Amino acid sequence: MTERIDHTLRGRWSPTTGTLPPHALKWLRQRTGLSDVRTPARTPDVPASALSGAAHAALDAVVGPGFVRVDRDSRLGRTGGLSYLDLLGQRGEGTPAVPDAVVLPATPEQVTDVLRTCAEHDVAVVPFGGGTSVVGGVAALRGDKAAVITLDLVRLDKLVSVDPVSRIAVLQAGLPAPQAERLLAPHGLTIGHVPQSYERATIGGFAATRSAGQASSGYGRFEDMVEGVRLATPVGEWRLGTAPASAAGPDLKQLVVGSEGALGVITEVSVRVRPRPRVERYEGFVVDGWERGSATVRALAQSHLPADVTRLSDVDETEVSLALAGGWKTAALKAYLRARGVAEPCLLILGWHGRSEDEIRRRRKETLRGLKLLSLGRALGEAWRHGRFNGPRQRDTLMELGVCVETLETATHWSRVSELRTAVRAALSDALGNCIVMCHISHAYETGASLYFTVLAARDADDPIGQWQVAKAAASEAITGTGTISHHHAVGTDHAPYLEAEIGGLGVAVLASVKRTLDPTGVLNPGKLLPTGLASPG
Ligand SMILES: Cc1cc2nc3c(=O)[nH]c(=O)nc-3n(C[C@H](O)[C@H](O)[C@H](O)COP(=O)(O)OP(=O)(O)OC[C@H]3O[C@@H](n4cnc5c(N)ncnc54)[C@H](O)[C@@H]3O)c2cc1C
Repeated sequence: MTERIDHTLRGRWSPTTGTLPPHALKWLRQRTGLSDVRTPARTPDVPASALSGAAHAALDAVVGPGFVRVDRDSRLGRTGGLSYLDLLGQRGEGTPAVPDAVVLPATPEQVTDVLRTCAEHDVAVVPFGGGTSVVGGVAALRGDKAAVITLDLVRLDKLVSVDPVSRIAVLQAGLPAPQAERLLAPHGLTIGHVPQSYERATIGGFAATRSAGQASSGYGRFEDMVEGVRLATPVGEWRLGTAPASAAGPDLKQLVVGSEGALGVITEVSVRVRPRPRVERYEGFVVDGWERGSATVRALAQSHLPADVTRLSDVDETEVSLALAGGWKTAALKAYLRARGVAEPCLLILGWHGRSEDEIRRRRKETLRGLKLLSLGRALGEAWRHGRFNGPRQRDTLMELGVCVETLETATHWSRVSELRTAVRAALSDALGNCIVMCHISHAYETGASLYFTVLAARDADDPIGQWQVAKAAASEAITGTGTISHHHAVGTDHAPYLEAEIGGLGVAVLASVKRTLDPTGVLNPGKLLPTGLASPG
């Protein structure tokens, strides 16, 4: 194994928690009514393992001694993902579901054997990549099974092959993204998939959730990059993807991509790769007002000339970024914007990747032709690039300070983007009262865009879980019917109740019947993807 993710380090993105500068804390208190009172975190309870001796021995025989773990730290380390509710659980709020054991297979064959063994012993299986799910995707739910294991794929960490002619790399599912990029670097290749969870999330997790990275305008969403998959199921192995395009019936590969561990365990992914860029250029711009900003991003997407990274913040997100940055440079920037008559500054970050400075200059010129943008220069773009993985660290700090901090995302067609943004903002503000709701577009398509919301409110000390559940339900209701319940975070447990409204009763029935074929006893990831009750066998 070339790299391990430390899953005992849960609840924090990095071992140390950062601090918020005094000016930012003061501003946050004024805007949200945050008090000084803190609720100390307590260690969650870990019940005794319910894994039977027979099941333990059978799993030991598959993966070898030492790779079926029932110790407290291993189990607690894979308890839940990284949503706000998960982080509250890790601070001792509520009763998060703890797996009965953690099983670490080393090969795709072992994964299939583990699944067969679990089906024989009535044990539910939760596939676990980086554990960065923010929708309850890795919650250790047992459904109607006697026990539940977390199947940690961290040992599936090999680059299986590279076909430089076709530009395809076959990667094992447990590879964290940075490690996958390190393995591809000597071949001069990159995947180009950089979500904010890049440092921890895995190749299998990206495929299982239809992930979208920050450079999706240039490289596409992860499902666009999947050329083939190898799937382990309790009834055997399924391999898909033999050609770049095919008319041999519906694309079943896309049934596996986004299946969230409910239809099988992805063990290998054939990924389309591209030459590594030699030059990257990031630049900050300002647009006056959300409507003008989203019209600008639409124009870019519809002209097929977007930058590789295209990200528009609304006025509130821009204000928060500036408030958190503080300092004389920010004050000077605000004064400059006022002097230029910009009433509602919306920050637009554009980033280009290329083989040479010349290529980027040419593309930049084409992208910007005909657009009325106020350039703030490369420093702001580069500052965004350097800080683009800081969100989770800032969230750790905010958690410590007693802030309710969470994100949610959707997508819709251009004609409804502003309507949906207004509806979600209103739903969150009504539910949470004194709060900050920020929004950005970071994935733009010819026909529409994603909307990504970040919410900050003072945490309700008496019922922090209920406080967020009410807000999340209100936002989900506002989204249903206008946008998708998830643009890239997936369904998990959180969105399962809303899936039928999006894909219809027939859609759910189709998924349930596929599940019955691949997972006849219903051991795979109970409670995820399919609404509860419809996923069970029969
Ligand atoms: C701070 C933060 C920022 C994020 N930013 C982004 C972003 O920019 N873009 C984005 O798309 N997402 C983002 N996410 C969400 C998350 O990172 C993605 O969903 C990611 O694809 C999950 O990868 P993972 O390896 O961590 O999967 P996990 O969290 O381990 O699993 C996710 C789901 O897939 C299943 N699963 C995992 N591996 C496999 C496998 N090999 N076979 C079958 N099922 C499997 C799990 O059971 C679970 O249901 C973010 C999350 C966090 C915490």
